[in-house]
Amino acid sequence: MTVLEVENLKKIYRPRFGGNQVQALSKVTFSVEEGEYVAIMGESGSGKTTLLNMLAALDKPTEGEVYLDGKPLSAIREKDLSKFRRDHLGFVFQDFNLLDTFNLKDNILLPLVLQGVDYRKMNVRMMPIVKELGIAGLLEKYPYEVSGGQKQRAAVARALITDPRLILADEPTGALDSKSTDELLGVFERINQSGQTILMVTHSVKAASKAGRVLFIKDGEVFHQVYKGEQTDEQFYQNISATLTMLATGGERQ
Ligand SMILES: Nc1ncnc2c1ncn2[C@@H]1O[C@H](COP(=O)(O)OP(=O)(O)OP(=O)(O)O)[C@@H](O)[C@H]1O
Repeated sequence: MTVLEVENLKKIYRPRFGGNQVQALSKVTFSVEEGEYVAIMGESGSGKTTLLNMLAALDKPTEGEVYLDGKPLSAIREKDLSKFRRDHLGFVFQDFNLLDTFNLKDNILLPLVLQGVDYRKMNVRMMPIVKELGIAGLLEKYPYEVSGGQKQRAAVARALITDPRLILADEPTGALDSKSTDELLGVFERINQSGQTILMVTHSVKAASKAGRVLFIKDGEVFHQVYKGEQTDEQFYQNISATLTMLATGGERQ
């Protein structure tokens, strides 16, 4: 089953006060099947954040459409957008986006509080997730009392708590040291193996090599994609590196 369908997405930023307009996306088309783990790579300025913003319905495309479970995002009324995001998407950001005045537990439960879920049900939902992520003992701590890796695991728990159709991750390992990066990538692999669909924007070849497929964005389009298939992480890593070199040196589209 197709979870996400992106059709001929185009985004032109038009400056309000003169200046040149920027075409950030020209014609992006791809889809993501249920249970897939897809990474998106591309040079700085290639349009990755722009794309993620469209997928999250945080910004509107100039042309084209994004469908989640077959439903066009453009059909969602403005006032229903935050509820839509809360109910169907999970977000993981580079800088965690935890609330400093809430402990980890309240950060993780926040989406359920906003959904009006019964308090007892919240705990039932949360405990298996935080145990799996290894942060069950840190729930009373505040973000400034835990490490970057632990903060990011709390952010993943918050993303998972609503059982979203799709996790959108923007450079999730960008602020982590190598040990925490490995741990977080392990978490992503496990949640993907348990069926969670993940779309991750990353500059890290290591992170991308854990995904099942990597899309390369260049000049506002999906320029190329590679599937992991039977390759080991190491083989896929080499394959991704070679593709990035090919893109950077202006290689031919395949
Ligand atoms: N709000 C905006 N207004 C005008 N131009 C923008 C806006 N946001 C992004 N751009 C431009 O659109 C292009 C794509 O930017 P985007 O941030 O999507 O790239 P990116 O691939 O995410 O880059 P990075 O890897 O550095 O985060 C760039 O030329 C950028 O300057």
